[in-house]
Amino acid sequence: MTDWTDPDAVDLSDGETFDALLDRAETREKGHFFEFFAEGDELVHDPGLRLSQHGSEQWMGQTLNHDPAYWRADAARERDYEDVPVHPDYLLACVMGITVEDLSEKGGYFLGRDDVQFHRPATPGTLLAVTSTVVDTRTSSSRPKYGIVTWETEGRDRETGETLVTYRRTNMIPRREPAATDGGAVGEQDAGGPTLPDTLLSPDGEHFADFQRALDTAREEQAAVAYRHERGRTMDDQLVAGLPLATLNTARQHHNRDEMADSPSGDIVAYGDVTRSIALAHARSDEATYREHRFADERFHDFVTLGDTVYGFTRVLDCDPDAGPERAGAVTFEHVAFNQEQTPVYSGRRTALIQRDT
Ligand SMILES: C/C(=C\C(=O)O)C(=O)SCCNC(=O)CCNC(=O)[C@H](O)C(C)(C)COP(=O)(O)OP(=O)(O)OC[C@H]1O[C@@H](n2cnc3c(N)ncnc32)[C@H](O)[C@@H]1OP(=O)(O)O
Repeated sequence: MTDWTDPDAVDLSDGETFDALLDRAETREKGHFFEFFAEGDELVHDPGLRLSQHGSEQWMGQTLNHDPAYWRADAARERDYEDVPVHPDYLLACVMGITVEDLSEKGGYFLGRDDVQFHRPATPGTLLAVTSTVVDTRTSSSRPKYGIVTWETEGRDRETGETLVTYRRTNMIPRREPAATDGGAVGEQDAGGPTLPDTLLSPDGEHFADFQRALDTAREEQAAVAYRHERGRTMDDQLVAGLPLATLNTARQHHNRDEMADSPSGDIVAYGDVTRSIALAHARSDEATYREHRFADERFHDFVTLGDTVYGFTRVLDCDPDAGPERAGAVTFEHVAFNQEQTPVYSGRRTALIQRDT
């Protein structure tokens, strides 16, 4: 009788035997199918990542968020931070990265995020505690193999309990069993031509008054304040696989080319937070940012794969001189990330405090 505990009991050099072995072996699963999630469930995410200066600088460097307030004490003080904080995109990506194993590792796609709020800056060394609540689950009418789940997530400082960031996120999550639907049309576009303003204006400078002036002029002329950013960033392995793994994001979409070969994208895809951070970096490079305030209505419209180049487009929606401290006013933007074929891959509404002048 064969001793199946004997390492030599199976001839691994014989491909056919190994194939047959794999076919019969059960897969120890990671992550959860759609059916796991029920409205009201709370999930406490375990890994408890510690934010680091190195991680923040690596994120900033790779995504072109080259803002000295997040690495130099004098520049941080100049922006009224007591200590040099980590970059908010890195903080957000770390909070979300920790949740992936419990919420979305099974696959499917990050569809969007809403109500992103930064409650207080976080400094290197902060240990994160992250929890999520399931707020909605529904069947996807266009994709019977998937359901759509929305969670509310809160990232806290594990030691003080203070809330750092909160948001609501929606993903497509594979179902264990496909749902019975009519299989409706996928990705249908509305008919009809585009409606665009006659003129697109660009602010003259990077301060609050420049945005406000441009918006006032646009209102008088029925124009829009909308512009693109010159910089682009081609997605390499470091961005697509390296950065998500550095935030403990275990989504196979980012690092398992073998699994992704059969998926709609045919290859690994960039973590949405990396794509978004690059587009925001392009935008921030054309403004005197004081603080990040909030994000809303974030959407990921299409895949970003290795070799794609991410560019940015910005539309100014509103200026509020009364929000924020004396030295800054609030500007609400719509940012769009697009690829080399000019296909939008991300869009989101962002309110940031922009310095009045230096
Ligand atoms: C995995 C990960 C992180 C993590 O681990 O988490 C990541 O970083 S991954 C990288 C970032 N991500 C992407 O690369 C996805 C890019 N994207 C696409 O490639 C296309 O979007 C699509 C192929 C997914 C779908 O394409 P599409 O079928 O043409 O899209 P739509 O028909 O618009 O949406 C289909 C259904 O999602 C509903 N829906 C859409 N958006 C929202 C929203 N914001 N809130 C609530 N429901 C929404 C819609 O209501 C419809 O619902 P129904 O199925 O019921 O009709």
